[in-house]
Amino acid sequence: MCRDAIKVKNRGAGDMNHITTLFLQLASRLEESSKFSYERDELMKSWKDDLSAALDSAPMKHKKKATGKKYMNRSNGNIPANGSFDYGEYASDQEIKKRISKLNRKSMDSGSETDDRSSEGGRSSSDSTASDTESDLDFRSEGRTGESRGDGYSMTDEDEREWGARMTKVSLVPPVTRKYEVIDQYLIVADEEDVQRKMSVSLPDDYAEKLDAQKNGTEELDMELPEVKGYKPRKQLGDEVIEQEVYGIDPYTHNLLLDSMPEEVDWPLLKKHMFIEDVLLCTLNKQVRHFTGAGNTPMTYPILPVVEEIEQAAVKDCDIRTMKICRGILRAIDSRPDDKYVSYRKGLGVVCNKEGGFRDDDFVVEFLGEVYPAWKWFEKQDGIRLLQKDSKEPAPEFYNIYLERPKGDADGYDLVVVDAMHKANYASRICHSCKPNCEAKVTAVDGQYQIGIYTVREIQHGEEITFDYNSVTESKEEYEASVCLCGSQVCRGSYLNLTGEGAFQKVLKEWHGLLDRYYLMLRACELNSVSEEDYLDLGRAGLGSCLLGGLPDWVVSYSARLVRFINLERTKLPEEILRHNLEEKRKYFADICLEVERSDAEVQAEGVYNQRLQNLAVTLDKVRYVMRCIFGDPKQAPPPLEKLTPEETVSLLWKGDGSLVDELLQCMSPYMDADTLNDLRSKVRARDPSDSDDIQKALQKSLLWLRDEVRSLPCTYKCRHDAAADLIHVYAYTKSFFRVREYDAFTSPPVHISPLDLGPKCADKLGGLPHKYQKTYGGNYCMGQLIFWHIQTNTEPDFTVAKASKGCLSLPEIGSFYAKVQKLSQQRIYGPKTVKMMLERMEKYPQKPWPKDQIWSFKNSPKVFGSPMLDAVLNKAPLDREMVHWLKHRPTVYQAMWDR
Ligand SMILES: C[S@@+](CC[C@H](N)C(=O)[O-])C[C@H]1O[C@@H](n2cnc3c(N)ncnc32)[C@H](O)[C@@H]1O
Repeated sequence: MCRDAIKVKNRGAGDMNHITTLFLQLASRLEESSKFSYERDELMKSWKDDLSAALDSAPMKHKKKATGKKYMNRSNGNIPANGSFDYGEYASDQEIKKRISKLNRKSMDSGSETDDRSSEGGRSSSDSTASDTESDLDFRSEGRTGESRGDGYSMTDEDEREWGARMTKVSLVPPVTRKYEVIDQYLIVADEEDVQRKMSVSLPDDYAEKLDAQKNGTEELDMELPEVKGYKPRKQLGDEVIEQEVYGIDPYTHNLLLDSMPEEVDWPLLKKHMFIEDVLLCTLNKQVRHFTGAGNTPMTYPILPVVEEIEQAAVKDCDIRTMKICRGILRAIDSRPDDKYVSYRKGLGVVCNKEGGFRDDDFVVEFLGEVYPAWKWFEKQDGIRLLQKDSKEPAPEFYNIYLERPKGDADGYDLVVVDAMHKANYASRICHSCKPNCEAKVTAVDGQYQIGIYTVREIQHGEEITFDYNSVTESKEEYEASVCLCGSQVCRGSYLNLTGEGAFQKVLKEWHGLLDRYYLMLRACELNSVSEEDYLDLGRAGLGSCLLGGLPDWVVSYSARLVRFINLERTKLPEEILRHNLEEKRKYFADICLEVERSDAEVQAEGVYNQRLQNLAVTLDKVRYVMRCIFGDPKQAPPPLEKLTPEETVSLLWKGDGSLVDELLQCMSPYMDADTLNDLRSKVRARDPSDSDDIQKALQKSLLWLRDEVRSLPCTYKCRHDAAADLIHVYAYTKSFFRVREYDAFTSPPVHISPLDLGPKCADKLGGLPHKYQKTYGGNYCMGQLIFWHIQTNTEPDFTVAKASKGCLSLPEIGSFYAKVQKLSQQRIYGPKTVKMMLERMEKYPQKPWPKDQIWSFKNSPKVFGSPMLDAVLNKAPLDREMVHWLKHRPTVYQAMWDR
């Protein structure tokens, strides 16, 4: 579900390292003691406890995900469009798996531990053999779920076996059985016409040829084409499918069961996995069918009666192997009282109820719900966040999904949000699986895009219907709380993926800082027209009339510039991700398959690419709405930034009311005698650069003169002329200033937030009543959102921009250096350290705000901005050396005691 402003947090390498260490310790200890199954069990248990403790402070790991699928949308920021991904650390999973797999081979392939040990031949654990590498590769391809799962789940290697990599938290919060109002078509919540337009299909004229070219592989199309399907009725609820309570097992339990299977049964490991996935989970869900979800449903359900039922059926069918497996598990349950052989409740799910099951590529049901235009959905999320403030409880269940137009549609990409929380059909009950039997995809049916659930393989009677949510969150807490109970062999441990950090942000940070973004915005505002090249680049990214129609030219031009950055990032990111992953891995392991790593990094970078386009689409929808509300026609929205002419710059700095010099003289007045001040005033007037032929040069000369005048005045701790002189110096070297044009602020109509939207605990706190939230958009909202186009969790991006601009984009107020209060404070220090800090920001981190809690103060919403750092970005030149040199070498004229 789209939830609020979840901060981008680091996953804590330390914690991950701890988990990795635990894994490796376990692997080594098990290698040592593989001869004694009992000992192994004990080790498993102790390790499990260790890991559990570690997991309390660290996120679980996961592997990256498929591309090209629909996903449930958990977070409203940084959502990958076509799949989700891991941020690096998953890499060590694979090595751990390899070690454990090796260990398992030893313990399982041979009945004799002596043989096991001698077959190892004293090799060190880091020694590499052909079979090691193969197994490693197999595992990795398995991790690349999109391709490998799509082709029939053929990736299972007999030797691969996952040992309780993740486990359910004891405090797992149960899902609340929500009731929904049944609908049989999409219900549009706002902007009906606009949303209809976004949902309607427009096939390109050459659709048939393109489709052929794609099918024959003669043309590699970058954009997915609409998938046209004929109308098919959905499977009937209560007949072909049923809604019922479903239970599942976590990866730990999956592996516990594997470990409990007797070794003498000559079943390949794959069969053992299949026994759990197909037989055990099916039988389990048949047994729990009678629970109604109305109070009589236990949170856990024992595995014992499930295995007993399977055993009885096997006896009837004379299925000796299944009988043996069941008896082995039953013996283990009996002899290992400390191990928890339980399944956990997932809430209501959907189960195939058709004798004979469903065939492959069969239509199951549309994912119906209320359809929100993106702006409205994010307004609602802002409201939810506001109401949930400080709530530490796990997030409520989520039922929303993005309906994205395929980029290959003639009118291009765009999106709307389908929320099935309140009004829905049974598709909203379908649970997630890391190895699903269905997929959710956008299809074109009768000229309208819809999200359809389609089978990806045959499904048997009694089997639970699942799809991969491919959902992401930016919250570590949410991620950890979402323990996946799909029970599959390839379970990632969480049904959410953690996003938004590490290597994935590297290119953005390096090439697309605040000033870079302002640069793009300034150029777009200056030109206020769309070039042919702009249209071409936008079109190549799949952005067309659907998303861009009706927007002012400067916004379209800015979007084209963003797309160019997104393309640049797409080329640079795979290397960055690869470097990061290799760096992480090399800390622990010697054998790394570069080719596999490279292809992993490419898949991950592709996910980021799609996510960026998605964020751009959401941003454009938000600003279009605001512009529409203010100007009627969004096209009328004027560019928010305008460069000052030299005359205007003179007014800003030298002679206007409220100019820099005007403020300076006012701030100085309490500290100077009237004659000196008047003298200075008349000198300033005499140096007005307005009439000069080269106003800019003359203005700089006047400012530098003023700097020296001010420096020569006597300082006190409250009256820091020396610091004011430094600031005048910096202004003197700033060439371009820009005016910010504010739009009118306005308040949007209310959005309704129900207790269900807030999650159980939060809803209680608010008295279980529905709430209304009305968002107020400030005058600089559009500019703020466009500058922070890649983040959607910012309720007030205008304030974020103002905060982020302090120092780097807007210089401090001159009044900062003249104390208005008597009190001496720590923050009035302006010594060599402060100057060094300032210079460091200017030179090394020009796109970062200046440090907080210093002598500097800044306007909260500056009307004009400009800085030497912005000049450097605009001119693609280094910071003015002369300016820096003077600041570094001018003699100190005053030093307060505390400055030192
Ligand atoms: C879209 S809903 C699915 C229907 C839901 N169980 C119900 O009762 O309405 C998503 C929620 O179901 C539960 N769920 C779905 N798949 C799960 C899984 N693989 N493991 C654990 N819980 C799951 C989680 O509580 C999740 O927030």
